[in-house]
Amino acid sequence: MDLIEESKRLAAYTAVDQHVKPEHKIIGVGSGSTVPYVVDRIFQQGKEVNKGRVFIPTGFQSRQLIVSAGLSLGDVDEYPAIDITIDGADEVDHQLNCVKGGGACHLREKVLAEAAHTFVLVADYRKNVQYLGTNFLSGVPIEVVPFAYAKVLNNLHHSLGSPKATLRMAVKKAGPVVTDNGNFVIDAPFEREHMIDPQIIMSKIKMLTGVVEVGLFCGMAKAAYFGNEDGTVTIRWDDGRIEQVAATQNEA
Ligand SMILES: O=C(CO)[C@H](O)[C@H](O)COP(=O)(O)O
Repeated sequence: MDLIEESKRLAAYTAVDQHVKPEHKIIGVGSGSTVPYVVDRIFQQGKEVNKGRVFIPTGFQSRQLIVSAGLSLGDVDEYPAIDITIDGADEVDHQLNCVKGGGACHLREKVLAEAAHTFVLVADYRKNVQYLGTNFLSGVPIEVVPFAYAKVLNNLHHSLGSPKATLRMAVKKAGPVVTDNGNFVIDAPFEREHMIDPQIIMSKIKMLTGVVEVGLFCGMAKAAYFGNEDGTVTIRWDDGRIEQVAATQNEA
């Protein structure tokens, strides 16, 4: 396994070990390439503990992960109060604000984060930054209803200070990316000044008619786990504490 994959695994395993307890019955499962390790580790907790649990996916990919692990699937309309949601992130700042939506799942991801008693992020070391927009340069993902995309782009270019905002295009299909909810995604890069307190720009974007959800999650996470190249895990907590967990505590 290469260093980045290994650091994703370490972050996910440590977060599950510290947060997913036998008494947790309703569990939200995020999206992306780090989350399969979350599902692996939960699966390793054994049949007995998983028997009474229901897992809520944030999209098609996590639904498949839950089903292929043989875990029970539910949805947030049946289970609006989730014990814990664990999800990946595209970038996380020093105050645990994060950018999400690199995989275009941020609407369901935010619903499951907000529905959860505890929301925890897992990522590799590249995502651990002081300010959002440091390494993840494509911008803030914004889900929009299709017929409003040009109007929202216009607002972003001329009123909200993102002149390079673009509609996200599909790779192996002609035309735009279509989300699991049938919407489009705009990626809107912002200057550093907007990322110092991202809640402000998040609220302004969300107020634009036609916007369904913004991929800025501000003040939502309890903790963020970052796997490091040296085999340690850095844990940032919502009260500002930073812990470093030694490699030996992370064995599978
Ligand atoms: O927000 C997301 C999808 O919408 C993902 O959680 C985010 O893109 C992180 O993915 P990865 O673990 O592959 O880096």
